[in-house]
Amino acid sequence: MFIVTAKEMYDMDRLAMQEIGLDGKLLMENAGRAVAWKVMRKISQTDKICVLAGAGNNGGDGFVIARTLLDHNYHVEVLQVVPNDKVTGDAYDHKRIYEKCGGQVVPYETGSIQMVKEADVLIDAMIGIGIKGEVREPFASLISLINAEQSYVISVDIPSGVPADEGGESFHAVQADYTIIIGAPKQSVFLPYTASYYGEWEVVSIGLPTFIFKRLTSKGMWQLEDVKKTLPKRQLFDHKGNHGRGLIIGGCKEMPGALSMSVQAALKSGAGLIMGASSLPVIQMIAGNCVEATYSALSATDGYLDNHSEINLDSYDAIAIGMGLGRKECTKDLVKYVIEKATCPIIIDGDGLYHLSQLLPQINERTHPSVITPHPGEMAMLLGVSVRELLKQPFQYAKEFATAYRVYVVLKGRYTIVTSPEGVQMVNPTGNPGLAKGGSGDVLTGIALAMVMQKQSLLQALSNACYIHGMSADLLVQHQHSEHDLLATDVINGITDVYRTISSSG
Ligand SMILES: NC(=O)C1=CN([C@@H]2O[C@H](COP(=O)(O)OP(=O)(O)OC[C@H]3O[C@@H](n4cnc5c(N)ncnc54)[C@H](OP(=O)(O)O)[C@@H]3O)[C@@H](O)[C@H]2O)[C@H](O)CC1
Ligand SMILES: [K+]
Repeated sequence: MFIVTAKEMYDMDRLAMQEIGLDGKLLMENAGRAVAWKVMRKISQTDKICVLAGAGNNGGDGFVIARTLLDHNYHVEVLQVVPNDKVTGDAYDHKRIYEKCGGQVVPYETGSIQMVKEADVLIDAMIGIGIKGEVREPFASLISLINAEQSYVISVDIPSGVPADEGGESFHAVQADYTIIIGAPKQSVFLPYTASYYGEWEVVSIGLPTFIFKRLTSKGMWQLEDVKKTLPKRQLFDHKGNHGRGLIIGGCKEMPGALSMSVQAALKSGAGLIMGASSLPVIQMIAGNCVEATYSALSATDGYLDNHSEINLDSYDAIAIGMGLGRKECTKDLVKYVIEKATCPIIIDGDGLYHLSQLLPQINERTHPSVITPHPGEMAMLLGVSVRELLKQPFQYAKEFATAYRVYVVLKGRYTIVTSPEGVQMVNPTGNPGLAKGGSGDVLTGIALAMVMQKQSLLQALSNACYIHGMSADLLVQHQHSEHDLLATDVINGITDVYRTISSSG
């Protein structure tokens, strides 16, 4: 599924109209009817429905929705929030068709507030992706009124007032219960400041051909069907070497568990062979947790790894470094060594990212792929901006970093964004607040290593890793766990259920 900015959506419309002859009125008809069918699934024929229509094409969709509902014997009226002369073009044409089919349009005036108060269902077709600046009157007051009422609120394309793109932080907007998105989700669906306004959401197709999306956007949402198509398969005559050899370097005296979780997660997700490298005390502490792995004991000073010359980086399909490594100068040397010498894909996480801020020229020099898996705090540190600033524009910042340093960036969050060095971005939809806990990142890195080792495109491998990680947490919370008690080790065990679910769902 593609993700778009407002500009990309307008460019697609233009292309559809000018190059292939899908005109605006037809797209509006497709949009309105597709939305109406979704609406009918949610409401009952006895509900009193009020469609709030603005002047633009979002309002135009509202007239098509109202006409379709009327035709199916729903009790519907349109409250037109703007004067008649503001409704023009395709929206005007659809308003006329609605009226000719017997539809009622009530002009906005103070008395029509009653209409809003009496409605069981409010359909918000006031403003869509065409919003500019802060909402003006009477929209601002209406939004306050809608948000104060108990009625069920369905927004068309986007809750009125919410910006389509990233960058906004404060706005006055409709709080929808359900949003039916037209054509493709906009960036704001996935952003911390805007996501919650959408409520439950769904996307409807309006007949724009796929090649138009492919031509104009390089952002998408990774879905179960993508996982099924791209996940490494196990063949009858496979041996462990077919599923990759991976090296995981991490752990220090205060954080032995980080390495343990990455090792376990990598093997559980399908890695052929995993070598864990750490100090002897760390290995002695964790080896019993995962007897299937092999371990390499490295020298340490005061509990921190201190000698990179002992590590053999050859003959691995991928290497992960940084989980629980510690932030000492000697551990920085280790990260530098791996960045400079590894001739396979590397994944840098945890304390490795802390050191990376001083190793950016070295990462730029690499001729083999590099992956970083920062949470927003680590990403902000690497970019030299505040977390707040980063979270306003995570798509933009992740892309800037990925393209500047030619790395794959896995920016972790409720909707993790995977960005390739070419700037292609994939959003992961799975996961829940149960993952906001120590150890989650170590598990993700282990899964990512297993995927990267198994010869897929790296963007696919990393998107699959995020999907599996989040899906494990989702299945666990649906069944035996809650978002409160979920532990990172539960998420490792939950990978079993993820694979069983994926393979049984055809
Ligand atoms: N391919 C598609 O995605 C299709 C989408 N459709 C729908 O069209 C809208 C986008 O339509 P557009 O006409 O470009 O814009 P909107 O309807 O979202 O908004 C324009 C109107 O809103 C007013 N406006 C703008 N900013 C404000 C504000 N801050 N306060 C109050 N009012 C505002 C604006 O008024 P002006 O006086 O400024 O002109 C316009 O009246 C998309 O979201 C989909 O719903 C198509 O139907 C099918 C194809
Ligand atoms: K809207």
